[in-house]
Amino acid sequence: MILVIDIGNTNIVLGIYKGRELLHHFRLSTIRQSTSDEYGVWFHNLFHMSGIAVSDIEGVIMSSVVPPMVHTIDQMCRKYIHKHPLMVGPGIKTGLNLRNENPREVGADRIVNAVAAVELYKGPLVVVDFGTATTFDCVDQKGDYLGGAIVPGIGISTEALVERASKLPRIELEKPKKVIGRNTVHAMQAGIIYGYAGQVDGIVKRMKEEMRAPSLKVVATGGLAELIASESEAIDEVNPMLTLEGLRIIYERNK
Ligand SMILES: Nc1ncnc2c1ncn2[C@@H]1O[C@H](COP(=O)(O)OP(=O)(O)O)[C@@H](O)[C@H]1O
Ligand SMILES: CC(C)(COP(=O)(O)O)[C@@H](O)C(=O)NCCC(=O)O
Ligand SMILES: [K+]
Repeated sequence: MILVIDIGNTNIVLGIYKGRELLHHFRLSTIRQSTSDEYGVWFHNLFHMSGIAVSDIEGVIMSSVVPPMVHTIDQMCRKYIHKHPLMVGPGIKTGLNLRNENPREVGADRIVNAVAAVELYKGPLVVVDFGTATTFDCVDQKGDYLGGAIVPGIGISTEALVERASKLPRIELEKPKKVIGRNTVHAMQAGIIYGYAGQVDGIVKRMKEEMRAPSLKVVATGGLAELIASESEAIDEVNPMLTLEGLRIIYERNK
């Protein structure tokens, strides 16, 4: 079995694969102040509750876009899983040809998503990852990574709105029945949900034109993907485990 770890700015998502089968996946908060021992306790408890013995883990691969977390999780893996994680970054074999200006600056999660998407769907395609940021990543028909767009994520945008507008309440990110909100909460929900759906459709439309690929595949992932996908005309498929899948694939390519 292998352990794959996706460290995002809001959540750390981990998966346990046996071959190609994802046996378990868990979601933890990204807490920059937490120590290796605290994460060790959480990982250990999750494994124990899932009947996974640490000795079952033959290897670990990790992608991170939160530099302060790398040491914490790396130390946790060495101390509690007795494995030194493979880090997704410059020098690792991804199988993806990066054609953006500075390959070293692209977030590891964006590369990992693109690796999985190419493996599953071939190019041309766009991956939309709804996380702390919403990222759009473009792969051409040859399967080369071109780059994309980065947008403030749904969660942080909503938080910023509530924080800065005195009379606006905290809301559930739920789809309202109508786009014309007849009260403050519904007006906020309509603006956020339909606004993001429109944003996705608008950005993807432009990417299709720029790539001259009108029928490219659009795959959504990330914690908030389901919320928007049903209202977005552009999104063809939601694959919540895309990032974990990409980590498994990259691990296999570096064994
Ligand atoms: N299964 C889920 N159901 C509802 N919300 C989720 C789920 N998974 C994640 N989220 C929400 O998605 C956001 C984190 O998504 P994620 O893609 O993990 O972000 P990041 O990679 O930036 O850490 C958080 O706001 C989290 O509450
Ligand atoms: C854009 C991101 C913050 C998204 O991270 P996430 O929302 O998954 O936490 C991350 O991919 C990142 O830090 N990228 C580095 C800059 C770049 O990709 O160009
Ligand atoms: K992510």
